[in-house]
Amino acid sequence: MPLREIQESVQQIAEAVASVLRVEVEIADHHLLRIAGTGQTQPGVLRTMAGEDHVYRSSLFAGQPVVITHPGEDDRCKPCMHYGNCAETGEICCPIQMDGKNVGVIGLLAFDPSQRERLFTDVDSILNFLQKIAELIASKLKEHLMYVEQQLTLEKLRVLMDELDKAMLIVDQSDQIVQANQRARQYLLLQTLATEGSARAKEWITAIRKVDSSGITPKKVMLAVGEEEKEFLFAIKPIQLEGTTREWVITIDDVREVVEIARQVGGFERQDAFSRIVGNSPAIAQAKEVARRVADSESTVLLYGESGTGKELFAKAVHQESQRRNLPFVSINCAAIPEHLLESELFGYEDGSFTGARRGGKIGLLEAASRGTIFLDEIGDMPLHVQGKLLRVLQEREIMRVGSTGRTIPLKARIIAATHHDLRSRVEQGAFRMDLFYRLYVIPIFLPSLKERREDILIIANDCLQRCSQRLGKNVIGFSQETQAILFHYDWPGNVRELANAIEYAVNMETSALIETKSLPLELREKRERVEVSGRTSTSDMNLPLNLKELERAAIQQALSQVEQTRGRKEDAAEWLGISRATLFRKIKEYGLS
Ligand SMILES: Nc1ncnc2c1ncn2[C@@H]1O[C@H](COP(=O)(O)OP(=O)(O)OP(=O)(O)O)[C@@H](O)[C@H]1O
Repeated sequence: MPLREIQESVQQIAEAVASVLRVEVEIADHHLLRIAGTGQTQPGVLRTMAGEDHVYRSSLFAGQPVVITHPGEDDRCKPCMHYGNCAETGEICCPIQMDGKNVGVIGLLAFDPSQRERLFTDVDSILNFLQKIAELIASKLKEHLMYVEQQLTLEKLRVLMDELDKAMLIVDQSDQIVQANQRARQYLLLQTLATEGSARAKEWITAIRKVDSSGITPKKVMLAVGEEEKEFLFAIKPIQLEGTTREWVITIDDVREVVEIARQVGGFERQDAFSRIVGNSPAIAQAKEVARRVADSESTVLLYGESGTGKELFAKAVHQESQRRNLPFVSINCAAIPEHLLESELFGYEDGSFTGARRGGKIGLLEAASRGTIFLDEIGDMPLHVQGKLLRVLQEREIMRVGSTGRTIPLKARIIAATHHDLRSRVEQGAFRMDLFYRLYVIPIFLPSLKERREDILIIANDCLQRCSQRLGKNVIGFSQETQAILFHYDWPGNVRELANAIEYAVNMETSALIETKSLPLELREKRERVEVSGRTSTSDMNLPLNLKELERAAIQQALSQVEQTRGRKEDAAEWLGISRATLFRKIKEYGLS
């Protein structure tokens, strides 16, 4: 069968040999199907030679040439249907061998005296020549089979690539896409290979190469797909041959799909980001409510609050609950970056814009946030000249890199700003631009300090305790009553951050199930000791009226939430609190707790 696959080439060879030797040529495959023929044998091409194939059969069987000087008379011709009546005047044939296997036979035939003479004048030379032609045919066949094999491998590769649920691209040395699987074509909206050479595709590869060389992991890149910018995770691997990289395989996953799959496989629903913000005080409940409502909006959010009140936590929750959740959340602390660097950090810079600038320029954080969220922390401390630039960016919704001669980049990110300053008074002092203030003051959210919402202290403390205990592998489950009183009345200048640190310290120190006062950090204990030395009760030194009811309500609430989190019974809460079950239920009713 294989010889038949190169029938045209075999016929051409037969004709070439016939015209050189001026005898007729016949070539058959290993089933003795005539593949090529010249002169009188040509009409029989692609027909079986059954009945007249005996000489070829014996050559094929023995793997040796056969020379018949008197066809029709030779004993070896006896079984042939033309025996005694053969039109041929002579015949020389030899097997065609490929990798030690007989794949066919080539015969030279004479039908008249002159052809006979040419055939038998120098039989050795003719046989030698015939063998060379047989080798040529075998090498043609081998080449063809290798080509088929290669095509098959490519086809298998294509089918495999298309079956993958990852997008896969193969790019060459000049960053042209030479192959793209079905998924890649879907993601990148490629219809045909023609578009794969387009400028857009080149942009993608450039973006991928840039991120790849940055060494940052995971490798994430924003690629423009149609009208949309999508975030992808990618891996790039070289294809090497003889020590040289010839091409690269780039595999790409749509971040949103990865997250979705992880969620499905994990069998969990996405947790509401606001549930991480602990606290039941009216101020926090209202802040959460406002933040939740505006999460999916484009509007700028301005978070007010002292250090450690949860401004960044809120900003992240807003981002997480928006459609931008799988896009970047980029945070910059405007007070922490030296003034001369802040501008280029925010807006980026063009190549060679100042001495020491990185070659190729640098992307700014506003640009890096892409369609995600940019969190401008401590915006009240932004230098005035940067405020002016930021205002322009917010008004025009266009970013201009430092040193740019007019090229602008669209601002697509959502802005969330935060400050611990009273921005209005900063405006009055001339330290903050009024026009920028009003650009930012769209959705203000106030986060009160912990001492202004003491009812949250024990709830947050308890939440920190659960997490910390679990993380550190400790079995600390609550606070002694005296500890609760100290936590409750301490002023927490560092707010939730300080509270969380104090609890982590205490969990590390504590050896029993409840955190005792001796395990608290020094500054909390000192407060208590000062109080005791001055002869007052431990909770009365905070310049707060001693409100026992408030303290009792908080203690009960804390015990109840502890029970809820540990899936325990209300009876356990009564036990922790050192009161009877009936008293607990009466107090729950009295304080309106559930
Ligand atoms: N209501 C809360 N519930 C749980 N954790 C909180 C809460 N508020 C703050 N935290 C935690 O306290 C720490 C400080 O919060 P965050 O960084 O958001 O405060 P911030 O106001 O941005 O502080 P800064 O202005 O100093 O940057 C974080 O670990 C945060 O997770």
